[in-house]
Amino acid sequence: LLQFLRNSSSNSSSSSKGRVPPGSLGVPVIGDSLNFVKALKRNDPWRFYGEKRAKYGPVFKMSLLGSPVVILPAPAGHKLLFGSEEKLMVNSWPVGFKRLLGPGSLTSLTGEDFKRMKKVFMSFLKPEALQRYVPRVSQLSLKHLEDHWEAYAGEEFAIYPAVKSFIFSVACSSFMSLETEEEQLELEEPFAIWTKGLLQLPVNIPGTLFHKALKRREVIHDLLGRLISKRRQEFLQGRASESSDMLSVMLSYRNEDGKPACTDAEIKDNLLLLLFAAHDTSSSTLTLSLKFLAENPYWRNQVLQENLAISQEKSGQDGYSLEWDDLRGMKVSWRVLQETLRLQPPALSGYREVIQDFEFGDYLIPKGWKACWTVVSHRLPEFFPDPEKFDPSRFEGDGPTPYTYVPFGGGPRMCPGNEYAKMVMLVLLHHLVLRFDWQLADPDEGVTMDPMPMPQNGLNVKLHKRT
Ligand code: HEM
Repeated sequence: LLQFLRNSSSNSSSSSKGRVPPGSLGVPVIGDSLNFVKALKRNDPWRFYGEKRAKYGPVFKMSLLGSPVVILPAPAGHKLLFGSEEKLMVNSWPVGFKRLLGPGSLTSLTGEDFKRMKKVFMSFLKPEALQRYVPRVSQLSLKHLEDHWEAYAGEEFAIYPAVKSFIFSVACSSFMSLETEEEQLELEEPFAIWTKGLLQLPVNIPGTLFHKALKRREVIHDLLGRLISKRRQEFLQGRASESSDMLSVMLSYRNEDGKPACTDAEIKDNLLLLLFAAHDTSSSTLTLSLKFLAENPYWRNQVLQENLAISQEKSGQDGYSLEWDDLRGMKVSWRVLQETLRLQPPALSGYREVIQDFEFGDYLIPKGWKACWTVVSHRLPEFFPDPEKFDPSRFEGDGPTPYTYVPFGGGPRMCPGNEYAKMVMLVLLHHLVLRFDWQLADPDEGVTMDPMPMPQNGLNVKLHKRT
């Protein structure tokens, strides 16, 4: 409370050197948190931020989750934040997230430990390594469409749950080679409850969702522990390759001194992190791109034509697997996904804890506060003319002004899974658009954020099989 009162007393909108940015910290502890959640529910964080910008200017403070937070504007504020990791600021996640993700998670690591773990991640997630997984994801997409979509041709069908289950099953397959539905289900139930705990107050008392989520974390760790032992056996018997999936990469990656780069506890924490980071983000973007395509027949046709051309190059035979090089031909499809990420980014901002006082423009940003980048710039007309319009052609040519388009963040903490997400989304979109056409069952269905954007009712469509 004392901290809050100290921060509130510097609540001035004066812009003389050494003053903290203007803004209001609201009611103690609660601050702006409730208003922000309300804005998310009505899919309008832009108005929430916009009102504050209009009142205080582009650099302002607010209070979220009990902390004063300074919003740094694009492009200069983003450039500073992305370039200051571990110099002026460090990555900062809410306490509940940290406990559920665990101390070995990439998000919790800093300094040399962060660099070591990032190398392990990138040896699986860099484009050169991802190439080999494209045919596998292509076959999984075909099977998913056959098993979960075909039966609904001519009927109403909810897209969001289907896409979510697809993304989960691709993650299970490519991160740890869990291929059967039975194996995936064993992980899916505890994972779903674990995810629900992330946005709860971190109160570990029996009966709370947070407590349940912590318990499920133990269940998931047990399961991952068994997978690790099994994979070690397979290595000994020469039945597993070092690059077959993320689990193999984590087990076999060595530091320069020849010692294993990851402990078992770190492997478990990071497989869980990957499942979480890959799941709702890609499901949200892929689903909402299908909504935008249903609303914009011109772009739907462009995407169809582009993918038809690729299919014809592959001799048009049904059941073919896409290869990495085929993805290069999906320029329009990628622009559609980029535009979806502009209008409905799954992550609205990234928080850093300020570890050293610094100045930004006329303001002092004090040590101990939080600073964050946001996607506010995605809907500013100075960077994106006619910002509310769905227009993938914005991404032709040089694309947006640097540091204004940030769906994956930036700097050393930029999303390491961006190429993986692009690959998985493009592959499913390719097979989907060639097999099905879809119309919105309810053209007025809105979008809500919980906290990631999703259609309010699962995106019900009338599904048609293409002949
Ligand atoms: C549309 C899909 C995705 C979007 C929009 C997205 C966006 C983001 C954003 C904004 C961050 C935080 C960056 C920051 O704090 O500055 C992040 C972090 C992260 N993402 Fe993604 N992500 C997506 C998919 C994925 C996938 C598929 C994976 C894994 C394969 C992944 C793995 C991670 C990890 C491990 C981090 C933490 C990085 C760190 O702390 O250094 N993401 N992502």
